[in-house]
Amino acid sequence: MENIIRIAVQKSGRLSEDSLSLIKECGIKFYNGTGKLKSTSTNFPIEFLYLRDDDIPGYVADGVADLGIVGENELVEKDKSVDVLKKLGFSKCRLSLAIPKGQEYQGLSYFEGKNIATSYTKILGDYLKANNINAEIHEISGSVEIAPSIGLAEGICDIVSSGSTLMMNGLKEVEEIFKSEAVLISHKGLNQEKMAIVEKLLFRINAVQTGKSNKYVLLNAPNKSLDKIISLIPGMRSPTILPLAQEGWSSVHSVLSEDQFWENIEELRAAGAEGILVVPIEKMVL
Ligand SMILES: Nc1ncnc2c1ncn2[C@@H]1O[C@H](COP(=O)(O)OP(=O)(O)OP(=O)(O)O)[C@@H](O)[C@H]1O
Ligand SMILES: O=P(O)(O)OC[C@H]1O[C@H](OP(=O)(O)OP(=O)(O)O)[C@H](O)[C@@H]1O
Ligand SMILES: [Mg+2]
Repeated sequence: MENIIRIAVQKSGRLSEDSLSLIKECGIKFYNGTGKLKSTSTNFPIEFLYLRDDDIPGYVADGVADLGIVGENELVEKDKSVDVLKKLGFSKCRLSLAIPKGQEYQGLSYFEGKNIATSYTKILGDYLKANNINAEIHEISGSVEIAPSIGLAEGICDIVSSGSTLMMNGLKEVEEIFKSEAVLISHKGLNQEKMAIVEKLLFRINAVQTGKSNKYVLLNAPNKSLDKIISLIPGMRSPTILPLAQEGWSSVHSVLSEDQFWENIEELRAAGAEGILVVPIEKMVL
C-alpha cells in the first residue's frame, strides 16, 4: 500500500456532503454507496474511510489514515499530533457559552462555581483556566442544549452556527470561545511517495478553491472608456478585449474576486459598461 493514500472523511453529518463534493470537484471518482465504509477511487490513488468525525484525528495521528477532513473544534478537542494542510472553508461554526435567556449576564464571572454541560471538555477547560474561572464541567455527548432545562447544568458550551438551536431551547449565546471550519489534516512524517500524491491532491484543491473565489466577468464598453475599465478589472495578466459588431464598442473579458466585483460595479457602470455577465469558474490555476 505504498503508492496509494487513505483519507478519512465523516460517514454522515455536517462535514460529509461538502467533504465529498470537494473531492469530486477535484475530478476524483469513487463509489459512495450507503453502508460501505471503505472505497477506492477509480481514477486517483486514494482510498476512502468513512468514519465518525470524533475518530478522525486519532486515526490520522496513528497513521491508520494518511489524510482526514475534520472540524477544527474536533481536532483541538482530541489534541492529537497531526499536520493541518489546509483550511477548507466549509462547516464554519463556533463554540460558544450559552445560558437561559431570562438570566442576566454581566461577564464570565457568571460561570464561577456553576455547572456547564459540554462535549468539548478540553477546549472549555482550557478556556476557563485561561480566564481564571472555576466551574464544574459536565461532559455529555450530544443534545447539549437540553441540559439547562432539565436541571443538569446552569450553562452550556456547544456548537453554534445560525443560533436557531439555542433559540429553540430558550438559551442565549454569551461568549464565543472558539471559531472553527473544516480542515484537511495529514499524518506527520508521510513518506515521499505518499507526499507526492498529497501534493497532487493539494494542487487540485487549490485550483477548485481559487476558481470558487473568483468570477469570470464579461461586459460591453464604449472604446473611449476602455482604459478606465481595464484599470477597474485588470484580471490575471490583463483583460481580453474583442471588438463588437457595432463600431466604437468592445467586449471586455476578465477575472476578479466576487468582492472586487461588488466593490467596482458602480464605477464600471459609471464608466459606461453595460451588459455585464458574471460567470462562475470551476477551476483556476494561477
Ligand atoms: N450547525 C453547524 N453548522 C456548521 N458546521 C457545523 C454545525 N454543527 C457542526 N458543525 C461542524 O461539523 C462537524 C460535524 O458535526 P456533526 O453534527 O455532524 O457531528 P457529530 O454528530 O459528532 O457526527 P459523528 O456522527 O460523525 O460523530 C462539527 O465538529 C463541526 O465542526
Ligand atoms: O446554531 P445552529 O444553526 O442551530 O446549529 C447548531 C447545532 O448544529 C449541530 O447539531 P446538528 O444539527 O448537526 O445535530 P447533532 O447534534 O445531532 O450533531 C450542533 O451540535 C448544534 O446543536
Ligand atoms: Mg462526532
